[in-house]
Amino acid sequence: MDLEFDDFSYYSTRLLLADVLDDVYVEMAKTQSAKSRFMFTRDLLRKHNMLDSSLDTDKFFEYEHPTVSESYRQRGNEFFKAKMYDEAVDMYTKSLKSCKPTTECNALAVANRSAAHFRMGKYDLCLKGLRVVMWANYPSKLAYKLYERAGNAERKLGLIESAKESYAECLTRLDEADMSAENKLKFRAAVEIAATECDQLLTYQKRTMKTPPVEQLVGGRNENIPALSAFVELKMSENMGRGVYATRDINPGDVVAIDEPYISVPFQDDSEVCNYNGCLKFDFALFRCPKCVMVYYCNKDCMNKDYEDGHHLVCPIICFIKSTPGISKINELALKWFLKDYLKMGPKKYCSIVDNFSESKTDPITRGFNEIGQYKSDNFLTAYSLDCSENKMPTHVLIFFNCIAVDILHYLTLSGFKIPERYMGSVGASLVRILTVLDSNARKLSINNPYISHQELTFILAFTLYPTISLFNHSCDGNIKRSGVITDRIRVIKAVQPIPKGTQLCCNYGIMFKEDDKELRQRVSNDRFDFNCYCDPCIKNWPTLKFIPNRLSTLNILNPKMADTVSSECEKFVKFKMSVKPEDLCQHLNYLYSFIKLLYTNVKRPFALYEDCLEMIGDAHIINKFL
Ligand SMILES: C[S@@+](CC[C@H](N)C(=O)[O-])C[C@H]1O[C@@H](n2cnc3c(N)ncnc32)[C@H](O)[C@@H]1O
Repeated sequence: MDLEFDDFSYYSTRLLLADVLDDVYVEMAKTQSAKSRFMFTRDLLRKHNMLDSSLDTDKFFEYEHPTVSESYRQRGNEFFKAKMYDEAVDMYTKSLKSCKPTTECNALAVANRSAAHFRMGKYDLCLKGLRVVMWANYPSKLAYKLYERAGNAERKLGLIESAKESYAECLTRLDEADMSAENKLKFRAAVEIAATECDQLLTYQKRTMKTPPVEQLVGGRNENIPALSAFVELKMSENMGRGVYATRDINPGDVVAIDEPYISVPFQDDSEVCNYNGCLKFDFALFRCPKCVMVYYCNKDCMNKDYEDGHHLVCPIICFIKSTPGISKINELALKWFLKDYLKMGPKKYCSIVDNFSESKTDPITRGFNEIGQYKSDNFLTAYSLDCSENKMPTHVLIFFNCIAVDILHYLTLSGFKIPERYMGSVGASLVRILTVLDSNARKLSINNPYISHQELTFILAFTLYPTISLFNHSCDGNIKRSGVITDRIRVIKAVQPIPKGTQLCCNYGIMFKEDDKELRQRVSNDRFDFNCYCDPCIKNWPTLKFIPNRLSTLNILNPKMADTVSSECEKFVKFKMSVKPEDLCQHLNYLYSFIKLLYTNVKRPFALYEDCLEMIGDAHIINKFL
């Protein structure tokens, strides 16, 4: 675990210099409760002046004088007039970089650059720039121009619905424009024509549009765990703790879970993902929060909802949270989660819930279930009680997490947010737990995060916590896997192998038997996830891909009566594999399902063609719109 945090020594070095580190270890090991550990850490950091005394944001940014920015912009304007758009873009970029992103100066530079991009035919860059400044400090008498240009760029990009909205906003903003009445009239008429053309295009699009099928859980919703299929139940096993088991035969392609994140945060700072937890829309051009200028939204509605969830309190301290040690995105996510629930419940209720939660006293099978016996992904306690390594953490890691929680709450307090002192221990301890739950289930268990994939490279779009999907244990040979659009926040999990009644449903946490031998897999599952893997391939020590049989023989055929049929189907499959294009796989899913079912009952695993078919099914379930 130490290796994952390269700034681990941020706190310990200072405690070492103060010659108290050894005592801290002893004290921390002695403290009995999470609350007292947090309060002890807070006193410690205060005593040794390790907490910032004010919110000095200037330390994060250095800007030249606004007049420098303005002179770059003027030069950009000259290049623009001379139709030297590359040079104009360079000047505008210099202009916007030399002033604070919240200023009018910055907004003007970004907007002018977008005009140059439009002339260059770079409509995506044009729109991206426009949306960044649309809610910012841009002069209102010029706003109509922004919206007209946005509408034009959106039309060029085929975003007709958005173009229509932009034109409508342009017409509203026209009243504020500094323009003669006659010019206004002409301008209005031109924009109205453009808006009417959008209407016509939209009518045509609606007529010809195909709606994708809505995925349904096999057997309907589970009564107790609504994000799971009715064909599964929770059961305990000696080696894996709680797990999900089939109560009926489940077929490849069946939907076994449809889950939504309890909490999420875009992964990249200037990312193209909406910051509102209920949206997470992936888009190349989003609107920027005008206050912190560090998070993005797809529309005003998402911004308002995110503010209600607590972003207004994150805004003033976001730079500080981003620079706290550890995994800064997890720290940001933890703060987001804490604020969402603390604001919703109020301090008294929040603290009473976290105080009453005790992992050791709860029946492990019903951990996270509510009073009426339901396990729901949108419930605070469900997410809060997820499996995590809080109780197994070595002392130095515990100190580290407590220090981070102290820092986060300290910044919140510095910004004026009041947490009554009597609640501080409970709040602090809850934040440490939130940090550990997120670290285990949103960061390390990253297989379900939305991502984009381009030319063999994968980029995570957001850290997401899926409480129901977190119930699935790992197998180095997973029989279920995510499906659908890879950028989506809603996670649909489908069976990729036959799962007979009584069998456990397991996903793969990213450690596959085909790729690594048992020894390595055990090491990774221990180091990364803190458990010894007890899946079938580990128990039976399955060989890796290189050593897997790829021919049928008396050794691997389970049912000799079926040998001829299986053999001829295998020959067909080999031919199919050589001729099919990866992008066409989804049209052959029924064939792949029937082939894997045939092998499942008749051939001993592992078997190369089975593994190939399994991989094809997994790939065919995935929709990557950005290939
Ligand atoms: C995301 S949780 C899965 C649900 C969990 N078993 C529960 O009780 O809620 C991950 C934890 O489950 C256990 N686990 C998952 N897969 C396992 C495996 N293949 N072998 C042993 N333990 C496993 C480990 O304790 C791991 O930390």
